[in-house]
Amino acid sequence: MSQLVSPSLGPNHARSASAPPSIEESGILLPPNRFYNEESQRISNMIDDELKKESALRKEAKRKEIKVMLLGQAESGKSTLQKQFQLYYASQTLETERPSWRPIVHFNIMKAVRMILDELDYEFARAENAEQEEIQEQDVDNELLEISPSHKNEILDLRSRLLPLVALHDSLASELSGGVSITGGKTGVFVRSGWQTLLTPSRGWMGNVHTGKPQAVAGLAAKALHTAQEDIRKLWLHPVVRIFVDKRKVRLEESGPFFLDNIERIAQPDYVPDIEDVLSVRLQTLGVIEHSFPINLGGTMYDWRLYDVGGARGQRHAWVPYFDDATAIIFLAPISAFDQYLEEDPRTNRIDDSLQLFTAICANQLLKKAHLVLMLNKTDLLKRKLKAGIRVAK
Ligand SMILES: Nc1nc2c(ncn2[C@@H]2O[C@H](COP(=O)(O)OP(=O)(O)OP(=O)(O)O)[C@@H](O)[C@H]2O)c(=O)[nH]1
Ligand SMILES: [Mg+2]
Repeated sequence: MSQLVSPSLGPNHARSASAPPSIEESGILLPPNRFYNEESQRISNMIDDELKKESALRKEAKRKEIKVMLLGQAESGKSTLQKQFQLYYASQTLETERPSWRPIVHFNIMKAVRMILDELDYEFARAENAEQEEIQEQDVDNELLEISPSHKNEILDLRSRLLPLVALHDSLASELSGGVSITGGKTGVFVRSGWQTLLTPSRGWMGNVHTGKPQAVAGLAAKALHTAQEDIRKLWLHPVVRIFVDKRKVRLEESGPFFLDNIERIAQPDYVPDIEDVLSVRLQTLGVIEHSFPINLGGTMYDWRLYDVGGARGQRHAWVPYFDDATAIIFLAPISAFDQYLEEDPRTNRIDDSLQLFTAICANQLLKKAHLVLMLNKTDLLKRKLKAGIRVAK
């Protein structure tokens, strides 16, 4: 009997008793090589076929992927249009997100109340100065409104009762934004991609948008709003505030009047925003947020990737890396903004800014193959302004 030798150890090294025998040693009969060749060829061909199929599928999927960028200045309605796409093509996802919008709706109301009170303060101070200095000449565009002493007292009274609510404004903004702020802009709430999942009811409505941890200020704000609802309603319906709004002395964001009209409903402890509330909310986008929808067009499924971007001037540099493979651009220009100025640069008219931005987008070489859609939106607000006698020429 020949000595047990391991090929790797060499002929002079004995194999240990525990080592398993080789295939040859085990006596198992190996099939002829021809069989191996045929079988391996068959498997190899099968793998090639699979790879070809996969590559074709990938190409097909790529062909059906449509990348759409929503561009335009801040507050032009990009996120609102994205929500409308979501409502149309993936309504269930918007439905489940509804509770996470609650603290943001509360923030929108607090911001509107604060803007009204700030403007009233400013107007009272102007009136006092005018009285002291007996200013005769008035700027026709900024004429001083006469406020009766009783009206002034009513407003001062409401103001002092609303102070606890207003005092929470900045800290709520900071809490909802996770401490993020944008230089040059006013206090706001800024969100990044995926914030909704961090604010779902399972984590508690008052979860932080970035960490999901419970938020103390949002809870306080909800309680303060509930307590102050009657005062907010009185302020909003006060004759002086009505005149201020009509004469456009106080220019609230679009969401303000809508939510103030609905204060009673929104201030309830069990309030959950409905779809109209979600579409009316003003919430600034930070960076670029990708949304994906499967869309069936003429029987073919397309994977629509919608890129919603932050539109403020300091945010626009983040758009460029997405230009290269964009299929289409939807450029939003709010046509009602002819008498408004940028929040981040109060000297620049919003229509001028939109025009400059649109010109730059049209000239960008990276976008030369992309389809371009220009959407003039906020036509309802334009109609309302024209009806109220505001002249475009001015
Ligand atoms: N009345 C009216 N309001 C609109 C329309 N489109 C948008 N809005 C409102 O305008 C506000 C601004 O909308 P957003 O969608 O947040 O603006 P954005 O372009 O995403 O702004 P950034 O994220 O800062 O770049 C929201 O309160 C919307 O409800 C419209 O056609 N009509
Ligand atoms: Mg946005």
